[in-house]
Amino acid sequence: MIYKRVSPFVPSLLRSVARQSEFVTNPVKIMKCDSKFEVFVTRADMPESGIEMIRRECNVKLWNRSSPVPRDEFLKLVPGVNAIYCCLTDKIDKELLDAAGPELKAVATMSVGYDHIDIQECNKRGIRVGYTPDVLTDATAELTVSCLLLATARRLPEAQAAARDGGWESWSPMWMTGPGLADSTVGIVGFARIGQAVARRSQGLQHQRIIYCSRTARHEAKEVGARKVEFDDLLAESDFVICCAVLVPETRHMFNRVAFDKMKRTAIFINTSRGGTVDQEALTEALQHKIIRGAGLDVTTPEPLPLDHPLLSLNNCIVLPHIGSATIDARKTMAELTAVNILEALKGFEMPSELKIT
Ligand SMILES: O=CC(=O)O
Repeated sequence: MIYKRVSPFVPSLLRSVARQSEFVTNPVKIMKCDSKFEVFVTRADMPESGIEMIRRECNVKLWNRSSPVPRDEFLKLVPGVNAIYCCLTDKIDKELLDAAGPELKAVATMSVGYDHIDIQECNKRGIRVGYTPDVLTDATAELTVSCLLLATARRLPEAQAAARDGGWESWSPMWMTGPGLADSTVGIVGFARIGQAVARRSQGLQHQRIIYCSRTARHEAKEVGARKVEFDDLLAESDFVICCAVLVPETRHMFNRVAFDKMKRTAIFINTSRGGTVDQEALTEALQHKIIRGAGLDVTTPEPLPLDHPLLSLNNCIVLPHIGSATIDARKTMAELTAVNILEALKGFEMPSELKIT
C-alpha cells in the first residue's frame, strides 16, 4: 500500500489524492489466526511491530485507513470484540463500551494521555485499561525543551520565513531578538514523568531557577534543584511557563484569562500536554494584546486546529501538530507496549502499564 508511505515533502494536494485512494480498499481488514480472542485495531498505520504481535496470537479486525475510524463505523465494528487497540483520537466512552458489549475485556491506548477514555466506566465494567507511560518521556521532554521552548524564545519559524521570503535585509542589532534561557526562571506545571524530564533538560540550559507546582511535593525535585511553589507564584515568577499537567476536570482551562494576567508580560507559555488545559480564546487575546510574549503549543483544541484559527496567524505563537512523542523509536515502543498490554490482559495477567484510577 504505497499511499501509506507518502513522504511529508509531497505537497498536501498530492497527499490528499493518495489518501483518497485508500477508499478503494475495504475499510476493514480481518486477519485471522487460531485464537478465541478478537482485537479491534483502530488504525492501519499503527507501527507494524505492534500489530504483528497481536496478529500472532489473536484475530485482528483492523480499521484499514490511516485516518481515525468515524464514530458510526466504530460503534458498528466493536460488538463482540475482546480488546480494543486504540490511540488518542478514539473516544472510548459509555456509548462505545455499550456497543462493544460484555465480551470486551481490555482497552489499550497507544498514548500516555487517557482523557479520551472513560476510565471510571471501564473500571465499573471490569474492563482493563492500558497506556504507554515512560517510553515516550524522553521524546516528549526533548520536543518541549530542545525544540518548542527554544524555537519560541528565539523565534525560529519567523526567522526562517524572513530568510526565505526576503524579510532578511541585513544583519540588524535588535532584529529577531528574543529572551535567552540562561539565568531565567522556568516554571513547570505538573511534575510527573514528563515534567521531571523537562526539568532535567532545563538544568542543562543553565536556567537560574526551576520551580514547579503539582498536587503533591515530589522527592525527585531535589535532584534537579526544583522548588515547589503555588500555581499563582509560579505564574508570577516564571520567564517560561511549561504545562506538563495531565488533563483532568481540575486542570481543564487552568490557563485562562486570570492565569495569563498573572504571568510576566515577557513570559513564554509552552504546552505539550493537552489542549484542554488552556482556554484558547484567552490565550489568543493574551498573545494579541501582548499580555505575554509568546506561546509554543504542541497540543490544541480541536486537533487539527482549523486553518483559519487566529492562533495560526500570530507570529508570536508556534503551533505544532501534536508530535511530542514522534520519534521513530518512541512510537514503535509505544505500539509494542500497547500490544503487550492487550495480550497480558487477555491471558488474565496484569498489564505492564495498567491504569488504575480509583
Ligand atoms: O500526547 C500523546 C500521548 O498522550 O501519548
